[in-house]
Amino acid sequence: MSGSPAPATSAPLRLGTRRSALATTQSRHVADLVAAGGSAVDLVLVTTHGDVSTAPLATIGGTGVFVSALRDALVAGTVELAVHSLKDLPTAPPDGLVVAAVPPREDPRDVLVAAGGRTLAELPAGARVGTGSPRRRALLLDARPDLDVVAVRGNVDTRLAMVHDGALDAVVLAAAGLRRLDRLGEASELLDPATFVPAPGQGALAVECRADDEAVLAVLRGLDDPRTRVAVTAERTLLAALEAGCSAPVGAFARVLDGEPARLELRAAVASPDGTLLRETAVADLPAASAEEAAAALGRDLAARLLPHLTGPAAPSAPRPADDLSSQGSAPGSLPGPDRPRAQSDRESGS
Ligand SMILES: NCc1[nH]cc(CCC(=O)O)c1CC(=O)O
Repeated sequence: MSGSPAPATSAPLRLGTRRSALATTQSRHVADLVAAGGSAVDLVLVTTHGDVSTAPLATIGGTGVFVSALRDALVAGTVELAVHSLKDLPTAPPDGLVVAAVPPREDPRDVLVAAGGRTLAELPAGARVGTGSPRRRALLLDARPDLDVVAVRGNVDTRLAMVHDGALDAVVLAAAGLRRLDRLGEASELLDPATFVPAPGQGALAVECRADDEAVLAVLRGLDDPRTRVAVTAERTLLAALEAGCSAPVGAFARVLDGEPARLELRAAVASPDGTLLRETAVADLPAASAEEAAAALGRDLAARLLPHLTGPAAPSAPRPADDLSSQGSAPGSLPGPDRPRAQSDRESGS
């Protein structure tokens, strides 16, 4: 079947998109890729609660608030395609949907946009730097403990305006978003991903469709970039493994190292409960026949190395009344534990 042309007579595919400038630009980009493969595409605007509300994201559902309305439209059959920023996508896949294509990644780095074109090192002591991302906050303070990191929300445009109108000295944003909006020229520094480790999946898009929609799956197969897919598989597997055991902000960045055999390097930066930043790097061979599995194993291995440092000291047994102790003895294993915390990525930052 691969390589067969799309049926000439089918109705245009409907691609659901959020209304923001970044979302429509990303959706239009994917629509162009699909159209280049011979299938007509119409964009369909879908309003999400995350776009309408100005409440802090944690109070309206945090993770996935921008994603769920698009997914609802896919499941309901009102659209056939949805494009997400991969870093905003929860790690747990929903029933009946599949990420059918991960196109070639845009620049994965974070950038600093600072007044006067300053770099991070050049910011004055105590400078006010805006971000809504716990990961960016931890990385900023690791590099410059003196900074005043200010929580901000709003789209890319709003955040850039905070610097240009003097409300903030700088903001940190994704290079990919700025480039897609044709505003990368406003960046004053491209931050090194080896130290300012990007969010898992940053710069990559995910094209989602119904898992049983064979016609669309066939169209999307041609958009998938294997190098990007193995990298984001390692990053997101690491994030998923950390989510199961801690609530720390996570940076993860993987890149393919060409050679015989090709290898995958995965770098992680995670803020530990005591505030220190843990950094780890791992490398694994990428066998051509099982690259996805090798990438996932690399993510799990690196998470396993980090987790013992993130869960902190063993939780003290819950205080119990003396009569409980005397009547039941100590049986800590039988007590329900506290709710498991969850790792955070930029999904909760809401830009
Ligand atoms: N946080 C929200 C968000 N989701 C995707 C992007 C930009 C594109 C990307 O990172 O892939 C942004 C803006 C930003 O973080 O600056």
